[in-house]
Amino acid sequence: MSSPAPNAAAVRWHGVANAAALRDAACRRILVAAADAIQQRGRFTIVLAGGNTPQGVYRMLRGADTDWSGWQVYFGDERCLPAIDPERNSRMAAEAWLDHVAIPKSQVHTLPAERGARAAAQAYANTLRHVGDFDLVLLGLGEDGHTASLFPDHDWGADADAADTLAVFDAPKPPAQRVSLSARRLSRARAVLFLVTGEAKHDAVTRWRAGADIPAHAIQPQAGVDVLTEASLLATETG
Ligand SMILES: O=C1O[C@H](COP(=O)(O)O)[C@@H](O)[C@H](O)[C@H]1O
Repeated sequence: MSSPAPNAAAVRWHGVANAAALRDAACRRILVAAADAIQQRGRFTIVLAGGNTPQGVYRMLRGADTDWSGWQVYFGDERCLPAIDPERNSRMAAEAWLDHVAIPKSQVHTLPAERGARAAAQAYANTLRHVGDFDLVLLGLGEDGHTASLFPDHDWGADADAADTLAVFDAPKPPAQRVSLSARRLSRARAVLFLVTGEAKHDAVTRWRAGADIPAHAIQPQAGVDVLTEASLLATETG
């Protein structure tokens, strides 16, 4: 856990009409970030969210007009399951998107969670050693406020000296064993975009907006974070 930073990064909330509008808006932002990064630095480093929410966005990206050879893809978290398990975040992203576009396989940096949380966390820390700030980090929001595999009442790695990766052994959402980039490493990004859909996330959104110390709140990049969500989740109850 962490205490709220004294100069907490800005959170910009963007309400859209529905999940389809969210997919369109997310794709647009991702492709603009890619074009800018490739133009300015010759490559685009993106960190992917797992879970259900980003699947539609990933499917839509299959048809994108972009220079795939410039993309370097990383994962924000992974579940410790066999590499081909359908519950793996890397499997979902491959099936929805990555297997269908021309990103060289050597530029898709999966998190080797099949080796177990501790070994995978160590291996991925090595992978990230020479990677600077990410261009774009995509994140989701769980019903309990978790993001990546940073869960309430766990260590989120938000301190200045936190490691880049965390081995998680007792996640409340299965599977219990996972690997996550730390909040500090996820915050080393030029842009962070949260994708949040579904009524079940209403409570988590409300708590985050009220300043609750949930894991999502620990993501504090200098430029602040953008949250794309259905406008209905931003409605506050009255009466
Ligand atoms: O377990 C996970 O959950 C979060 C949220 O997933 P969603 O299905 O509610 O969108 C996800 O961001 C994370 O990558 C994943 O491992």
